[in-house]
Amino acid sequence: MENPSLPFLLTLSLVIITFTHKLLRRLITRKPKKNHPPSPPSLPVIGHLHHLKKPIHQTLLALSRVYGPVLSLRLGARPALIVSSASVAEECFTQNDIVLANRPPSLVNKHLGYNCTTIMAAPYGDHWRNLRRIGAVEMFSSNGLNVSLSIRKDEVKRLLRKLLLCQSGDGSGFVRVEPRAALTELTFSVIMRIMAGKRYYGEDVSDVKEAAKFRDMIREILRHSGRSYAGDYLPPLRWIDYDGYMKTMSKLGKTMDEFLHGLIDDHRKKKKSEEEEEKSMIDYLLVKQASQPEYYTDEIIKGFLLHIQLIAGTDASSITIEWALANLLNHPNILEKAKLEIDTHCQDHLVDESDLSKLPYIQNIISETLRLHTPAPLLIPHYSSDECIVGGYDVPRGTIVLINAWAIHRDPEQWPDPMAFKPERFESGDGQINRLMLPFGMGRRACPGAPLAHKIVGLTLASLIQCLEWKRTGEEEVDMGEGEGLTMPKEKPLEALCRAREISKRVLP
Ligand code: HEM
Repeated sequence: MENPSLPFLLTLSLVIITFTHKLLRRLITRKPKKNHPPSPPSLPVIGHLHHLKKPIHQTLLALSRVYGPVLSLRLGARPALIVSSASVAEECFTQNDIVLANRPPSLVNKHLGYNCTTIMAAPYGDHWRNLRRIGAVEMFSSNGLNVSLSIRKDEVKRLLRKLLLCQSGDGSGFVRVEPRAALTELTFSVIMRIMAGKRYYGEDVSDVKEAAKFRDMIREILRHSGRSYAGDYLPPLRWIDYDGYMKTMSKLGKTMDEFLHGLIDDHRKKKKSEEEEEKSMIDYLLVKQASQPEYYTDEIIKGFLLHIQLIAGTDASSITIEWALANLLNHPNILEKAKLEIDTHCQDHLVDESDLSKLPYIQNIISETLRLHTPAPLLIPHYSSDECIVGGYDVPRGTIVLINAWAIHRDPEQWPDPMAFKPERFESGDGQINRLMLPFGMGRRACPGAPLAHKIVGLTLASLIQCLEWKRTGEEEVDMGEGEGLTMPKEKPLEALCRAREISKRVLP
């Protein structure tokens, strides 16, 4: 055989050198393989969207039982991380709190959240911090809560009177009531009076037509805010607007904007001519606007009113009271114990907010209700602004993070006998008190309204127990099925029998 020629040998050595060089470079610079969380099999284009059957928190718990407490999904074009473990949730809100303190952009927040500039929708940053500060100082501080105390007291009395008015004849017989509408009226009226100094529910509203329009609008907003829209995950769907969602949202956004605009204008006009009795958030924000008009634009004020007050502030509180009442009807012994606690501490006066700290059993009933019937089962979606590590897994930037608080609150490893309604588990000394409770979330993005919510729920529930006798409509237990909405209501509105207690005649003027 002939010896290979020199050019051939040179070419071969060049090829070998180039290949070895490339290989070495790749080995040296190769990024370590990412450690992604487990994930169920997915379909092309839609990813795991087909898995998301309602109620989503239950479906996600079922998936995490198969794939583990930290799992990843692909929702159309968007990556998502689902967390159903207390320790990993805690890690999200401690080590990763800043990187996860964002909200995923969504069409509902574009149309009903002033292009994601409201407190609930804004990304983590100076603007969001400023909105939180206004809320913390003006509404949820001890001073802010004291200013609105008379509103809460008045609204609770109105609720009691309404229920007592339904009583038959001498009030000795039980009457059937469905308290949901009255509880919604209470929470909306508290919030609207804090916000605008005005009631939109009840017989004594100043403008019946405007009030009806407001209620319709709110119903629609709550219905759409709670809906997840496929176009958020599959962008091409937005171009064709196959179900008219974009059109509906844009129309609703306009109606709501007009309403809020009118509200602000009314306050502007009134302020020039007369001194108002109840100082409202709008007054406060208009004062701010006068000194910093470039920041406190009408848009920012409207967004603040809408999200902090109307959307975030109302539903969850009334839903919690209804769930608590339903649980008490199913556990008459717990109801008796609660009544005894209130009667012992408030013998000659209607329960007041200052009594709440002396009513630990009532507080435990509320905690147990929030544990078992978490009003926001998946909190509000968080969003990663950068790569991070959660539960040992790599999470890419731009991932939607859903914390399944509902599942965490029912984890048998954390809560013995998790499905049972046992307020006693919150008694100090029981040990369970230290378990992670997330009904209001945790970390920077946690609910700023929790102090107000505790007061509304505590005062209302305690007053209902003090002034009325409650029992079920029959032998059968109250159905505890979960419904759908922006927050998680009871599927069937609670029906109950109630009658005035003797004490109501003494304490309710
Ligand atoms: C029982 C009643 C309530 C419950 C269970 C509740 C629960 C929650 C939860 C779970 C979040 C999301 C936390 C997260 O993203 O991790 C939240 C956010 C929020 N809540 Fe509440 N909430 C209640 C009442 C209220 C009230 C009365 C107000 C105000 C009047 C309010 C205002 C807000 C606001 C503005 C946010 C958004 C915070 C942000 O994104 O920075 N909430 N709430």
